[in-house]
Amino acid sequence: MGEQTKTSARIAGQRDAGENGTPPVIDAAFARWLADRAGQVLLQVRDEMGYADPKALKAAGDQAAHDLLRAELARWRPADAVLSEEDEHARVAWRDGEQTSVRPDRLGASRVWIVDPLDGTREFSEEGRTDWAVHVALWTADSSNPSCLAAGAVAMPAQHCTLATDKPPAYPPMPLESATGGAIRIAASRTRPPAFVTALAEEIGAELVPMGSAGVKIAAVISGEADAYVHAGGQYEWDSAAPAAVALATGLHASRLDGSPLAYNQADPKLPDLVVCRKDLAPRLLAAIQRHLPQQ
Ligand SMILES: Nc1ncnc2c1ncn2[C@@H]1O[C@H](COP(=O)(O)O)[C@@H](OP(=O)(O)O)[C@H]1O
Ligand SMILES: [Mg+2]
Repeated sequence: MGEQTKTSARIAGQRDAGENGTPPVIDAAFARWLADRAGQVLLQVRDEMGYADPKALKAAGDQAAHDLLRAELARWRPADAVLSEEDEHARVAWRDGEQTSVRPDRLGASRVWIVDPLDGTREFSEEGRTDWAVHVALWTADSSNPSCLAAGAVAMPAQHCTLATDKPPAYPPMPLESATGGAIRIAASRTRPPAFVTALAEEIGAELVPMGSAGVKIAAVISGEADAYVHAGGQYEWDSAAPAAVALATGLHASRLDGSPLAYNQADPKLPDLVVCRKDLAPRLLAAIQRHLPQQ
């Protein structure tokens, strides 16, 4: 091999290491890189296993993406805490004075990665469906926004699309059909739309747009494919942290159904309801939601 060829090979090697090995230093770009990596692993799991056993495919996808996220976070952000849907104790609520022996590090940490390795697990296991996502969000104690979300990325690998706070999409989303007189389109779960969302849609003459994955639904609001995502009845921090981070970074409204800020890295990771929509739509939607709120 000549000297010039050796140099070219070395440069190519360095470039590959940069593209495939060493991730970006900036957190938002790192979140995108990480979500994309997990997304590639999920596509590979689908390719290798096929769709004959959906239960096994879901379990393998959850585990493979979780393992990758955990390993890369441990390698590249070793000082940070992590909350992942697939952690053994992820759904446990932690109260002061109780369960102190296993109180998670994240409650005293200043930086916590909140990740959903595979959101829209059911859709992932169905051939041809593209409405599933990888969520990677960074919560920081000193963040200036009320949700304390410093970065976020939502990879939708089967749609070849990743939204992240490093390059927030343009605001307002297009097209603005509802702003120009068309019916409001509310993204809702395709398999379990909350009853109150159906009643709300009827009252305001909205159309329900069924799709899987909280991340994909919020991405639809970000892109303008839907005008709002309204959810109640149960969810966890990892279902919304990353897409809410991107929505807030683009300038959209994202809050609890009572209008209060979405709060993350809480002792109890349940975050059962939320609304994401354009700012101009928020007052009307929040007022209608109050009339239909499920009894607590
Ligand atoms: N009532 C509920 N309780 C708990 N989680 C819920 C829920 N409704 C929706 N979710 C979660 O929100 C995500 C989107 O759901 P959907 O596609 O039905 O809108 C799914 O995440 P996972 O796929 O990560 O489990 C689902 O588990
Ligand atoms: Mg989820």
